[in-house]
Amino acid sequence: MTGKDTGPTHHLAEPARKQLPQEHYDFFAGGAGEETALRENENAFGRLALLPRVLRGGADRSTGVSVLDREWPAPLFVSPTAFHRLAHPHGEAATARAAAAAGVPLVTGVAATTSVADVVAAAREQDADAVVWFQLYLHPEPEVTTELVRRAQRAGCSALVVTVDSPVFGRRTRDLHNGFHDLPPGLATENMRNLPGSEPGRPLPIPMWPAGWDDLRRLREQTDLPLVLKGVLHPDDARIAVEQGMDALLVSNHGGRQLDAAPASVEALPAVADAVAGRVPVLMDGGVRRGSDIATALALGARAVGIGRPVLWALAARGEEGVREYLTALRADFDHVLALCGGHRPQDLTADQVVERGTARRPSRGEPTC
Ligand SMILES: Cc1cc2nc3c(=O)[nH]c(=O)nc-3n(C[C@H](O)[C@H](O)[C@H](O)COP(=O)(O)O)c2cc1C
Ligand SMILES: CC(C)CC(=O)C(=O)O
Repeated sequence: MTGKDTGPTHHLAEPARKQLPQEHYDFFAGGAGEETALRENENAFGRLALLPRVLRGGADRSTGVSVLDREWPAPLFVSPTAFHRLAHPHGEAATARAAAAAGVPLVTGVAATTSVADVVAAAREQDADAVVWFQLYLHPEPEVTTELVRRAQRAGCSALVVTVDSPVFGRRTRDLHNGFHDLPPGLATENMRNLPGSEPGRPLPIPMWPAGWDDLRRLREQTDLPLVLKGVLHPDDARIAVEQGMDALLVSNHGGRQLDAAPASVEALPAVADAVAGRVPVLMDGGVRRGSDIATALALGARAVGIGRPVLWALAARGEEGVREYLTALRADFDHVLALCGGHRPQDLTADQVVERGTARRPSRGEPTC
């Protein structure tokens, strides 16, 4: 499964591929199984078209959105991805400075090769108000989770993203083929060091285990930081998550790296948005590559969207500058699409504007019938 990666960010992926050892490129690019979910994330956007509205007047336009009591300049954030120092020696610090400079919030996580304290410091060097969230998996030892939360809070993260789509690790076909299963010497998951139960200096492995709602409840009781549940695809889970006090949901199939049979994130989004019914913000990621993808996701109920691989490509090819330019260009592209759709604000984009290519019909909202 080391097939060619094509698609709308091919021009970014290709320089990154040339820059990186094959097994590292494949780790970033690859998905689980036959990579169906991975491909579908982008393809599903390609099957949707936007119906522009006309003669809506007003030259003023803003792409700003409010997420968890903060004003973001654009409905866009960097999704958590592992091992940025495999992409570039400056790693997550470069990504953090670039995202802050572009006005794009960053989610760093337990699989970062730079500690959360250093990531937040790099972002804040650039912009004292930069938004940084911390992504974690619930740990089977609750005191490990407690310590990770404490570190994120002390570093200055303003929300926690809890990824719950990984009761077991996805079968990443390319990694299995390449025999890639560890970071090279000199690189480590810095956040996993010096935790309860770890050997001095050695990071704990990142656990994939079948956590339950009770584990999440324990975390909810433990912290006042807003909790964002990542990896929700079923509307019933979305309802439970809201009842359990989650502050936001992130609709995601993990970039096609977990359940290969999962739908594209954008296909799962409308039913989750319906189930949540505006009670908390719904975010999404997976396959977002252009301004029109952002507009489509917003019209279907997302407050903001996350970007995974393209940030890694920009980082690998051109470091901090590459990431800043990429995110700035994506923001501008969204603003352009918003204008062409007749919108003045992101919330002007509505579900009636999204139709299926070839049929011009509204896509189904996708609520399971049983
Ligand atoms: C190389 C790589 C590493 C990732 N690592 C994590 C991770 O540590 N935690 C997590 O919740 N999601 C992780 N993801 C999933 C992303 O957060 C996100 O859901 C996905 O990449 C979005 O899809 P996109 O790459 O098509 O934009 C990773 C994705 C990639 C490609
Ligand atoms: C190595 C993992 C902890 C991160 C990753 O690759 C993923 O979550 O997709």
